[in-house]
Amino acid sequence: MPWGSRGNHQPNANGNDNGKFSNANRNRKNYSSPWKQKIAQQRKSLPIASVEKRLIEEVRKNDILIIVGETGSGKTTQIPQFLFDAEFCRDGKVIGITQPRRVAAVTVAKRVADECGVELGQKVGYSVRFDDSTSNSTRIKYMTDGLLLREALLDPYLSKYSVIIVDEAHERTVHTDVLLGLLKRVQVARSNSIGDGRNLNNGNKSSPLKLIIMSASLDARTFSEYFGDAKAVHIQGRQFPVDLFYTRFPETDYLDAALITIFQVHLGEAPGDILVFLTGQEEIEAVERLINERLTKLPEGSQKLLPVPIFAALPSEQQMRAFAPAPSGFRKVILATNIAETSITIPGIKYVIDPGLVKARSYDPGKGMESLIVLPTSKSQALQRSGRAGREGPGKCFRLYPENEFEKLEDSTMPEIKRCNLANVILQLKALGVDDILGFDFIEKPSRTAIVKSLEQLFLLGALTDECQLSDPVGWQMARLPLDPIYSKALILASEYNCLEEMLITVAMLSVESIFYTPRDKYEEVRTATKCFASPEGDHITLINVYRAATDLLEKRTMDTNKAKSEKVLRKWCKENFINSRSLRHARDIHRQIRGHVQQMGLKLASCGDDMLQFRRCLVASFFLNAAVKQPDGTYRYPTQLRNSWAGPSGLLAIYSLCSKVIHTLQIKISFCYLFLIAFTFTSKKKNTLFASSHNRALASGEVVQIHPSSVLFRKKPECIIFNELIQTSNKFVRNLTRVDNLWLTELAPQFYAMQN
Ligand SMILES: Nc1ncnc2c1ncn2[C@@H]1O[C@H](COP(=O)(O)OP(=O)(O)OP(=O)(O)O)[C@@H](O)[C@H]1O
Repeated sequence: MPWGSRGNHQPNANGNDNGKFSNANRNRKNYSSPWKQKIAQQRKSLPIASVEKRLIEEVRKNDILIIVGETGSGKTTQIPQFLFDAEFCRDGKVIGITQPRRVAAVTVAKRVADECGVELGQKVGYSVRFDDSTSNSTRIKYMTDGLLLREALLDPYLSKYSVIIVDEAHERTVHTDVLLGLLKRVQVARSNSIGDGRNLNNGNKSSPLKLIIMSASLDARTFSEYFGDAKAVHIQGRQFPVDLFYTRFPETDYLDAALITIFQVHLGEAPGDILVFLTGQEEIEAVERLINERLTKLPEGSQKLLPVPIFAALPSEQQMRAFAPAPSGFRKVILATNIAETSITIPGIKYVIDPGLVKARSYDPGKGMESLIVLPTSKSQALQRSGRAGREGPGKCFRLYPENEFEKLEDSTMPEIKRCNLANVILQLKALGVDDILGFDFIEKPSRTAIVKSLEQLFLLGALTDECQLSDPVGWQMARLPLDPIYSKALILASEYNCLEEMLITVAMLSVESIFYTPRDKYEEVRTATKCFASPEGDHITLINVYRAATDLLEKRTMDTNKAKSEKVLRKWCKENFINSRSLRHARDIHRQIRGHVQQMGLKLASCGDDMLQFRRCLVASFFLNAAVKQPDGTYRYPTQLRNSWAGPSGLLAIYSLCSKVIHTLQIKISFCYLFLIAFTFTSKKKNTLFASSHNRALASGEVVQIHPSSVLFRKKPECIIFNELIQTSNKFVRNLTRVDNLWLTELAPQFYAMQN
């Protein structure tokens, strides 16, 4: 591969003059063993070590501080320790650090516990969805931003925290953005409660909440303005240089370019592991196979190369394999999605290969359509990726595009909140007591259409009342479940339809990337191999059949006390049946977790056995927004909800939300409720005419879609279907579908498919 190179040697901060810890560090454990001394030495050499005192002063002086510092300078691991040493955890208070990703929260917490010489879960811990490693003595707590949002449901003042650090804020995940708005409110509420001399929840004493917003690639000005001209500090210097290399010409096949580069590094560069950024599970698994194939062609005696995948859908213990040292004699090549892009240090990584692409969510609110698309990364993402090298020594980053392409990249990624369905966010905000969603202080407001469409969706799902409040119990139950609202509703309904066991399996199987492994152009082979699971009713029941077959197989093997042996049998069975064993294992894990949730909520856990009629009806009642009807030309159409966003419930909700803000201040809420009800009656009638009063007509005016070739209903082409996934390649395809009776739409979802009177 032709490489142009541009050295990017940045000042090495090893030579920083200070290198001394502040007085507070004298109380630390005595680093006696060589390992502890090494860690202490490493900490001292971090660029951030020289500014500890100044940073602490700034935190004392400012309630909100924005910190920007190079990747690897020590922000995530060191600042919480500095704050602890400076007694920000007096009175049992906790320092909370949020991360956009769980893998970062877990691995950084482990590292910091090591650095402090304590057991994980004691002074230092982490908490992520379904996995809590904290105790009453935890004072430095790493967690996902989503988890802190959930904590706010139980403790609106976040009263146990003295400092909250929002790390990697540049990622602008939807959770980060909502959290920022929420933290602003909490900070004001905490200050007011001090003024009033009140105590917070749980009898905790009122104290101000300090906020720190951090990243290596942050647009400090945007954040500073959002927080009322908050102070921003920049930490100079990085630990080790990373040389950047670009291709001379654009690559037509980036996967092939990545493969060639992997082997060029493996065969030509000094020891050190490789980290490659790819766009998703399927791509990672394809590259893993290709590496293994090419390895067989290398001359005997060549150095060994071990591919290790890491992506979000991989069970945590498998993700952790990426962090384990390569076996002796091997070089490790980690194949990662952007899960490994920020915050983490993967020991051993010296080389980064970055094709410059990322799979991102995209949402068309007009059509109510959410999809995943592959996009070029932003400059800030490219910087984060190269920053995964140069953390333990000098590194190299190979960008698989020419340098002038880099200049054309956007500076930062478009905030997720502007490109996703907001139903979940709104549900969470409502549960947090935020009534006026359109008036919520977002750092960047999502579009009015997106908010209104999501309100409309929640309204149709029965999560919101006519007054735009969370409905009791459905809306509150939905807010409690850590799932997409549409899936939460499906579980709640399934308990009424006596098929919760089946729906739990369905939701778990739909939550993982792809259960069937379908090599390109091998659909027929897969179809033959998977015939024994295929249900004439569609993919949902097929997925249930696969899950149950795997469970039966494992139950038979429980006679075998040897877990590894039964795992091996399952893997073999998966391979023979073109089933992705990783996805299946992940689905089993999710199933176990959400089953626990619904049990706690007291939902009725019943099975409909082999009578799948109830289950299919429940699918309609739950996923009615995703119905499609066959057209004479064999394509399908599905409704894009109300096309005119100022008519029907969406318009109503928009008007309600807008007016409620004004009216709220005028304190004439009661009469407004009446106004709302009258308007609702009016628009309900209008809805009938808008849909031409027949579901078929509504569907006929919607989007054109086709059944994906991987579906068991690809050839059968039933009249009416319910689907769960819409993907856009050359055409728009629907995946994961079930045949339903089109009369069920009006019967089971009259709120959407209104019949003409
Ligand atoms: N698990 C680990 N193993 C070895 N060294 C580590 C580990 N975690 C952190 N380090 C060391 O600590 C340094 C600082 O890491 P830290 O995550 O605090 O940096 P950061 O400034 O937050 O980086 P980023 O902006 O990339 O998140 C790393 O560059 C590395 O040298």
